[in-house]
Amino acid sequence: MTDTSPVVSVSALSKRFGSVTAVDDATFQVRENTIYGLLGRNGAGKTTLMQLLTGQDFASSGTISVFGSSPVENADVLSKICFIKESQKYPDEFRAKHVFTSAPWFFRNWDGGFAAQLIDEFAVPLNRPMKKLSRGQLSAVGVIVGLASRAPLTFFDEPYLGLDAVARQLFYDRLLSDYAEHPRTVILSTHLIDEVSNLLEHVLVIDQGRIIIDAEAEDLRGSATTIAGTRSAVDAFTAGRELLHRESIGGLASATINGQLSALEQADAAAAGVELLPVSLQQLVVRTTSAAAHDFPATA
Ligand SMILES: Nc1ncnc2c1ncn2[C@@H]1O[C@H](COP(=O)(O)OP(=O)(O)OP(=O)(O)O)[C@@H](O)[C@H]1O
Repeated sequence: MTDTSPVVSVSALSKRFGSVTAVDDATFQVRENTIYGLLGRNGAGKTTLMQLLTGQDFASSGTISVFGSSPVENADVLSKICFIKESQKYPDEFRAKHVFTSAPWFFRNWDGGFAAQLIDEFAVPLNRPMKKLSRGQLSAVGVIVGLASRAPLTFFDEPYLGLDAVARQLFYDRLLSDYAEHPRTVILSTHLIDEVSNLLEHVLVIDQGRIIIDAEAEDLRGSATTIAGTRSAVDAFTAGRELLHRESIGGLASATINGQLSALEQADAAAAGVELLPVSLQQLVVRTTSAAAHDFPATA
């Protein structure tokens, strides 16, 4: 594989469960040494997509290449992947310490010193049986394995469930600093978009199985604007533009439009008496996915 080869390459990928199409004709690539956000509503297809990419399920159609090969029953590819998910099962007799003593068997880049630091920081009770851990402690074990494994391709499927705000921040901080020293590819699925917004370099948004946004996070920030003011001023200003959302109450309205405004348009907005408000990544995803779900008209 050359430096420019994608880590993951997916083409026309679909996964159907009976009448449900969980992943619908997805085509995208994941590049090396980048933190990806896989974002989408409940049931959008995030977990299914991760299961397919990690060879834990078979595609109904389409192709998947991970490190240049199919991940299904491919020991070489799978040895480069770490998949952290909430539903992780552990052997009955396992205590927390057993997870960390067995991890180096699976992950060739495992850093025991880093794991010990994280175990201390997340206050994981090493001697306690896994079955007795609290939800947050269980999540902490997963997060530590995901970080200390330093796998070339690491998936975190909503790793924060059960973690309190302090522990989540610790996770984000350690991920970012360790990633800076040991670059690798990370795919993080989350609902807490605002929290991770600054962490993400590339964003994939999946909605009803379809990839509806595949863009650099930097390009997405500031790629939409909300215009607020009197209904007539907002409607006049947004006429003919691609609307992601519009709401009104009484004589006031607010509309979110796709695309950046030029300096001239910003001056026009000021002259028209409408206010321009930035749209966060989370708002953009909410607006885009709800617009897709409700088939909101693309133009006014
Ligand atoms: N084994 C299965 N059998 C039938 N339907 C399934 C199966 N697995 C997933 N689905 C359906 O496929 C769709 C996508 O599910 P998936 O778990 O991938 O979503 P998700 O984006 O991870 O959701 P969440 O954010 O709620 O975890 C859902 O409608 C789900 O009900």
